[in-house]
Amino acid sequence: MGLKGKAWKFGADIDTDAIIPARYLNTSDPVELAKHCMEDADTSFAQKVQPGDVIVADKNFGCGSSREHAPISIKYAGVSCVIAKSFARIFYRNAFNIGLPILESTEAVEGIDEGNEVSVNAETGTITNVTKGETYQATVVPPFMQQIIAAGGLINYVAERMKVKKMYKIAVLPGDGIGPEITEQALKALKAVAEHFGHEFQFTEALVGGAAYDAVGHPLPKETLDLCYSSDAILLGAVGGDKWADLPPELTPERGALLPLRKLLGLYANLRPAVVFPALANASTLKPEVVEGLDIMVVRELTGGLYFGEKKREDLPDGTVRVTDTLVYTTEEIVRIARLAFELAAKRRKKVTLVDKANVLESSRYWREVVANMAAEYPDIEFNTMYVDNAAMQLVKMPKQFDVIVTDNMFGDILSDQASQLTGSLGMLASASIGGKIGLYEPSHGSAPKYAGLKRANPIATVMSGAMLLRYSFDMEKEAKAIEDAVTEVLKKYRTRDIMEEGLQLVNTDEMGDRIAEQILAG
Ligand SMILES: CC(C)[C@H](C(=O)O)[C@@H](O)C(=O)O
Ligand SMILES: [Mg+2]
Repeated sequence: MGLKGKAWKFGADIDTDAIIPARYLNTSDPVELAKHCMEDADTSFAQKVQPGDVIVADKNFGCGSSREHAPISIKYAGVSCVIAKSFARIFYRNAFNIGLPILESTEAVEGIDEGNEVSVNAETGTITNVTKGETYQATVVPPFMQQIIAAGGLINYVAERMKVKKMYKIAVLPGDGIGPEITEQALKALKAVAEHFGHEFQFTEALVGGAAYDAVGHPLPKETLDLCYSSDAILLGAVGGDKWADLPPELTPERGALLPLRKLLGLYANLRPAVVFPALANASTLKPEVVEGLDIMVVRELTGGLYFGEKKREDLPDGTVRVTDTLVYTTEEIVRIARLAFELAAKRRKKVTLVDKANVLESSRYWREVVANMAAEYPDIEFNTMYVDNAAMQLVKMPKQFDVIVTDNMFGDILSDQASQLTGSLGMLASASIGGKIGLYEPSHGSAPKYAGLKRANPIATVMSGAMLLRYSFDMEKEAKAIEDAVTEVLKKYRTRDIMEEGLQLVNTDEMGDRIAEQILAG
């Protein structure tokens, strides 16, 4: 902090009433207060003082009644520093509170004459009298108090400290199959973000899915659930595999871990953005002109419908079997997901398409009623409805007609996989499950057991889920963007097998993660 200017000398016992007369205390506007600074000690001081100038006073500066107005008027008058033989305690504290540098030095006060050019190093307490070529030493202010001054006062200091101190806790659940290797790449990206933007992320790993079943006999151990509850966000790789498919349903990775996790955390909204990166327009099996520039947000209801309704398997007397899955939705469940879809659309291209099967299903008829009613509240947003079979067709025929698609759990599961292919690969589709206190972020794809450990998998969906984590759980838009921009850049040169194109460099899972992290740090 370079403090430099002309010295203005004052005597002993300058009280706060001389610094800012009581008649001006009816305002707390710093600019107003500055106009009357030192008025009762030197009537024209406020007009003569120049930015950077220094007040040099004898002992007991700032005595009298306690008022923050006093240091504020000095600071806003442009005075860079006050040097005195001593300060009244309350003034001393108030000066730090509002960020006015002050130094105690008897030798400086005695050595400096009115009008001398003075420069001050507040850190070391060295005061230089440029006019006379002398230096003096002031009592050194403790570093933490200097930091308060540097921050511009106590309030800013505390706010900055809280920002710096905030440690974001991320639960990391790698899961099964390719889960661990793709999760590792997302962590590289998040660590690069932490380094680049000065954040503190604490990652804690836990078992989930088949890996947890193998280790402790349950796909969602209590320790894992506890970790999730005590974290700020969850990053999940993928769960499932043939190895565990024949376990009793409540012990399978899907029905024993993933679905309960979504339900218990209240994650009713699953956002799956299908975005075509410019470099990948050729990677889709559809013609480039059909998918170029595509940006669809599938909003899938995640904690209701067929997934969570009553299920039954009955052995009938004749030796055959009857199976039941129930599709249940309540008003509240539909309202909250629809609300979220409209709010999202308002920040995007302002179109919502409700996908349902209202020509057959009672639940769909009611979804239509509720969502159409809500659409009336959003006159700026274009709203249409579409049967799911037609939507499946339209998605490959003319996908750019969609902005936000809102739909139930089952249709959302199917359509989001389909939408992923427009982007070139299922390996590109990130997802955010939100709505509760703690968000869960995972790629939309599964655990691909046959590729496990081969380092062939595309980690981008998981990396991009990390970007969604920053955006939706931590409100870190520019950090999320940094990951997305890094992916955009890297895709111009490097490809995993699933999106490989001639002339580009084929990389494995790890290398893709490294290139993205490097790009974040370079960006
Ligand atoms: C693994 C499975 C239970 C899961 C789902 O159907 O929700 C997956 O397909 C998904 O889309 O996240
Ligand atoms: Mg799915």
